[in-house]
Amino acid sequence: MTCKSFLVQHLDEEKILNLVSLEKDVDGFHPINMGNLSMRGREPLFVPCTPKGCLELLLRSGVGIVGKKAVVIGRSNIVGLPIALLLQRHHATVTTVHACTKNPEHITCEADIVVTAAGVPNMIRSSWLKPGAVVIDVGTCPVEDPSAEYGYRLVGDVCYEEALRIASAVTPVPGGVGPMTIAMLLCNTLDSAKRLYGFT
Ligand SMILES: NC(=O)C1=CN([C@@H]2O[C@H](COP(=O)(O)OP(=O)(O)OC[C@H]3O[C@@H](n4cnc5c(N)ncnc54)[C@H](OP(=O)(O)O)[C@@H]3O)[C@@H](O)[C@H]2O)C=CC1
Ligand SMILES: Nc1nc(=O)c2c([nH]1)NC[C@@H]1CN(c3ccc(C(=O)N[C@@H](CCC(=O)O)C(=O)O)cc3)C=[N+]21
Repeated sequence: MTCKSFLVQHLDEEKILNLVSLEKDVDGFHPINMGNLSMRGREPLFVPCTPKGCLELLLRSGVGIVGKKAVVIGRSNIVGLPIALLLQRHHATVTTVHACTKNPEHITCEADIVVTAAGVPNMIRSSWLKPGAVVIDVGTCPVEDPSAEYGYRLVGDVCYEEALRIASAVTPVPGGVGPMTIAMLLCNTLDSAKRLYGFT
């Protein structure tokens, strides 16, 4: 689907990304698109698909972002970092939690909006959440399950049953951010074609 997922090991991701034409960078991973996303007053040609999908979920669900405390768990180039930048663009006060963060639970439980992309199954328990928080679970980890069709099932970063009791909204895994990512990839691809043929 994207550069990273298709690249075989001997290819250098940095070199490949630099070669992608900006107008066709539907992943939004080119350093110029990322730079424009991070700078005030500039607009990237494309916003990365998963972060864009998370934002779309918030906006379409009527979740206010301006002035809210948001915690993003994870800081990868493809998910955590661009999500934090996007939320900041929408005027949230953003804190990033990563693998070296001390007492992540204490930080996360103050957030109005939690977006988690760590890839650690069931890490976010109810004690990590403020009552009424909105929780977007990006994590998708395959865990062994002999009773499942393919011998594994997908699990998010959030302990879904616990979060349901305390949060005001939680995205499920599967059936949450994953399908939004694919929809946003199609959206970016259509935008790219429209721009190419002068339809915008
Ligand atoms: N649903 C979807 O559309 C998508 C889902 N994903 C899923 O999202 C998850 C993250 O993906 P990706 O960003 O590529 O993964 P990476 O492994 O590149 O990044 C994981 C991030 O989480 C942080 N992290 C890891 N463990 C902990 C922990 N115990 N506490 C706090 N932070 C932690 C890491 O911190 P540090 O930087 O310090 O190492 C890192 O920044 C995966 O499960 C992936 O499958 C990804 C893309 C799309
Ligand atoms: N450069 C790059 N770009 C990516 O977009 C990227 C990546 N690297 N590395 C891996 C992750 C993972 N990822 C997913 C996308 C959709 C679903 C998805 O649609 N999941 C379905 C379930 C699918 C199933 O059941 O198998 C769902 O959550 O409902 C999941 C995971 C994109 N990634």
